[in-house]
Amino acid sequence: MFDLSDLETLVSQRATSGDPASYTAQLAARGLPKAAQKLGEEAIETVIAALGEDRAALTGEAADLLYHLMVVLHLRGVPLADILAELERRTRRTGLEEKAARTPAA
Ligand SMILES: N=c1c2ncn([C@@H]3O[C@H](COP(=O)(O)OP(=O)(O)OP(=O)(O)O)[C@@H](O)[C@H]3O)c2ncn1[C@@H]1O[C@H](COP(=O)(O)O)[C@@H](O)[C@H]1O
Repeated sequence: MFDLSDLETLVSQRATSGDPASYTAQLAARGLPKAAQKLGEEAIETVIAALGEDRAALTGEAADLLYHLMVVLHLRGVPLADILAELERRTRRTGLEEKAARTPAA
């Protein structure tokens, strides 16, 4: 089954392909600010879809969001493995414990 690791590999290959038919290559060539802007747009579109009734629309927007996140991570040189390692580290405590650890004591 296709997973985020496969998407990471695909994005990396297409971003450096130089293929004029590649959206990923075009977006990478426009640079990090443009890719980050697209990521923000897709995040907002995902929020809007999440608040609507259309499950297919949310699925599509979430896919756009994950794709654009992969492009930004590629451009910043942050591997998916680092994100997964951070998520694994967080499994050692609850979300509320994590939140408390981030919030300075008043
Ligand atoms: N998963 C995706 C994917 N998700 C979204 N997108 C593109 O992201 C864009 C987002 O749509 P928007 O309307 O917001 O943006 P736009 O107006 O088309 O583009 P901008 O001018 O704003 O940048 C669309 O053009 C989509 O085609 C993707 N493009 C590529 N992939 C994957 O990457 C692979 C390689 O694609 P290429 O790099 O194009 O070969 C594909 O086979 C897919 O697996």
